Parts: sequence; structure tokens; C-alpha cells
Amino acid sequence: MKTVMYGAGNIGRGFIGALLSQTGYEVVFVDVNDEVVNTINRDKTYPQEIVGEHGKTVWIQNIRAVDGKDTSSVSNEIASADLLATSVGVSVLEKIVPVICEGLTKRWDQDPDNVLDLLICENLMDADKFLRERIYKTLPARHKETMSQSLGLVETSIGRMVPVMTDDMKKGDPLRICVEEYDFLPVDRNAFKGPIPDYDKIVPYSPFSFYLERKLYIHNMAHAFTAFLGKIKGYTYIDESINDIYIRKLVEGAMIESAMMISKKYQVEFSELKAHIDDLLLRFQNSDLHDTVERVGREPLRKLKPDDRLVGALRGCEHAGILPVYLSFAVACALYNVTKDSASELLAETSQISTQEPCGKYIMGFYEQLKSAPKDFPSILKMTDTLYSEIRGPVV
Ligand SMILES: NC(=O)c1ccc[n+]([C@@H]2O[C@H](COP(=O)([O-])OP(=O)(O)OC[C@H]3O[C@@H](n4cnc5c(N)ncnc54)[C@H](O)[C@@H]3O)[C@@H](O)[C@H]2O)c1
Ligand SMILES: O=P(O)(O)OC[C@@H](O)[C@@H](O)[C@H](O)[C@H](O)CO
Repeated sequence: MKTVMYGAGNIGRGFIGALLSQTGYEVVFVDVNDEVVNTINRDKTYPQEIVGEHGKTVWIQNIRAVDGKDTSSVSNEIASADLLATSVGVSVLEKIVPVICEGLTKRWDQDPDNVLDLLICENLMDADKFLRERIYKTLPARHKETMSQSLGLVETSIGRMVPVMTDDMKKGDPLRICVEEYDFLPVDRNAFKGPIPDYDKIVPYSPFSFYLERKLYIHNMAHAFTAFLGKIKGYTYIDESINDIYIRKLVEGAMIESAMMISKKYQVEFSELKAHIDDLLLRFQNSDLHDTVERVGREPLRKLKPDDRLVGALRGCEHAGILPVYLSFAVACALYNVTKDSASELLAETSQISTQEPCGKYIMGFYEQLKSAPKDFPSILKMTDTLYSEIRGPVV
């Protein structure tokens, strides 16, 4: 049984490739990084360092690698694979479509009933639609119909946090990869055409949008909020930031708003989501991970888009009748990290939120407060309490 793992980077090596090797597959990594490809083929193993309370080193076995620039070899591997996975980054995903199609063509020229499931391991909403459109366009006419019955485009939710590896962390081994302990991989149960890989860490679920929204609106939203607040306070690492008692209170408030929305939308017990929040807050405290506010808070403009983690969560709350007070402050923090003077224009253009809307007013109020006293988080907390009580009215 063979998996082709497209991308031998942080998630490819640090999570998916390792997980599939432990499931029992031979894992063939495809990457354009010569050092990574050559070292995998030389060592046939690499150390995955699980950092944190239960730290240990796991040696990943049964692996080899193919040079991503050798497209003919890559397509041959895809033609004969039992499973395919990608974790190359959203901007590269489109570029590997022609090679994937070459592999599928070789495969289906032999046997059009030879199904293949592709696990899409990227941080991308509607990743299945994204790939379906591009693969359909690129496949030769004779295989366009085959695709609907023989290709499973499987969305996944990548919850494991893998930091950027510094030279210090690599300890001289270009393949060494530090990861947190969390290693569950929720996958879209309904998208598989073949058998679902049988391993207790691979969790099939339907409707999968629940996991995607939980990941983006609770985990990624809180992660970004922690990073933006940490930047304002001058912290370097995520654990430093979340250990600041004011930051923790603010972040937890926003997570609870998102969780109330998701609980209502998917009819999932709030207590289940609260356990997830508590677990995430612990995971953010992992100081051995050395995850930086810089990495987690990167590209704030992308994070301010209407369907991304901040505004997506805020709009979801509005839709569900949940007050997005802490989430409004999260948006204000993201804005403050981008601009110190043209926030209302940015809010309208990037996030499609008008300052005439209630949430636009809350966001601008918080933004002005940040501008006048950026590090005064106790006053911000007081503002959130006052806002809640004003909007909500008296409680019996
Ligand atoms: N790092 C995390 O904590 C994390 C968590 C969840 C999801 N993700 C997502 O996983 C995906 C990968 O992220 P990452 O952190 O592993 O990035 P990464 O940069 O570490 O890995 C990407 C790998 O793809 C390789 N690559 C680039 N172009 C290629 C090509 N044409 N052919 C073959 N290989 C090519 C690169 O050399 C690199 O090794 C992204 O979509 C990211 O958003 C990352
Ligand atoms: O990759 P981004 O910039 O979309 O988000 C930063 C982090 O929140 C993200 O990489 C997480 O670490 C990852 O999604 C694992 O939970």
C-alpha cells in the first residue's frame, strides 16, 4: 500500500506523511527541495520530535522521496498510488494540478475504475471545489467523466500546530521536525470513493463543514487574536501571549462567542465545544513549540477578509443572534496591526463591514480605544462588559 505525499514541509513531514506511515502505508514524498528529497532517500527515516509535556522523538519509517521537478516520475507514482495527499500551500496547489492530471491520465488509461482518494491538507475553505474545477479543466476529454466516479477529493482539518523550524531546532538534521502532541486528522467521510484509511487518529465526520468552521472560527480565530494582542504587548511567542491573564480573558471571550454560534448552527452540545476551547488554550501555552506571534499573525489583511477567521466568525454570530462583542475587538486588533489611521476604509474595503452597522460601530469604538491606550487591556475588558450589558439589557 502506497501513499504519495505531495509536499515534505512542516505539515507533510510533521503530520500527514508521518500519520500515513503509521497507518501502514509506504509514503513517497514529492518535493522540490533537493536537500529534503536527497536526505529522505539517503536516510529512509527522519525524527519527528513531539514537544511539550509528553515530549519524545518518533522515527518515521517506510519512506522515500521523488523530486517534484521530475514530473514524469511523479505522475508514475500517482498512477500506481493507493492514496494521494497534498500539503504544499495554497499558492502552490494550483501549480501541481497538471502533474496530478498526468498521473490520473496514466492511471485511468489502464483502468478507469481504479479509484483514487486525494486528501487535501491545506488551510483552504472549499478546497475540494477549488481542486475539482481545476482538475476537471485540465484532464483530457476522455477522462472528464471518469473523474466524478473515480476521484475522491477529501477535505481535511489540520489542527496540529507545526512551527517554522529554525537552525537551532533542526540540530543539524534538515529533516528533523518539531510538532505538538495533538495528532487527530478529521476527514470528510462523504468524499471518499475508496476505503477510508483505518487508523484511530483519522476521524471521518459528516457534515464536514462542522469541523472546518470549528477549526477556522474557534482555533484559527483565537490563534490570530492571541498573536495580534501579543504583538501589541510586545511578546514574541504565542505561549507568552496567552499566559497574559488579560489576553487570555479576551481570547477566551471570543472563542466562547464562536462556540455558541457553532453549537447553535450544528446542534452540538456547548460543553463539547467548551472542552475543545480549554484544550486549545492549553495547547497555545506549549512553550517548547516556540511558535511566534509573527508566524501566527502573518498576513493580517488575508485574515480580515469576509469569510476568513475573524469576520467569518463575527458574521456567523450575527446570523445566529449571538452578540459578537469580543469578536469585534478581535477585528479591531487586526485592523490596528495593519493601520493606525484609515481603519474605517480598510474595514469597508477588506472586510465589507460598514461603520453604520452595529458591529462596525463596536469595532471602531474598540479601535479608537486601542489607538489612545494600546496596552490598556483592563479598560478594554471593562468596555466589553459595558457593551454586553447595554445591548443585552437587564438579566432576570
Ligand atoms: N504549519 C502549520 O502549523 C499548518 C497547520 C495547518 C495547516 N497548514 C497548511 O498546510 C499547508 C502546508 O504548510 P506547511 O507549513 O507544511 O508549509 P511548508 O512550506 O513547510 O511546506 C510546503 C512544502 O511544499 C514544497 N513545495 C513547494 N512547491 C512544490 C512543488 N511544486 N512540488 C512539490 N513540492 C513543493 C516546499 O518545498 C515545502 O517543503 C499550507 O496550506 C498551510 O496553510 C499549516
Ligand atoms: O496559516 P495561517 O496564517 O492561515 O494561520 C496561522 C495559524 O493559525 C495556523 O497556521 C495554525 O497553526 C494551523 O492552522 C494549525 O492549527
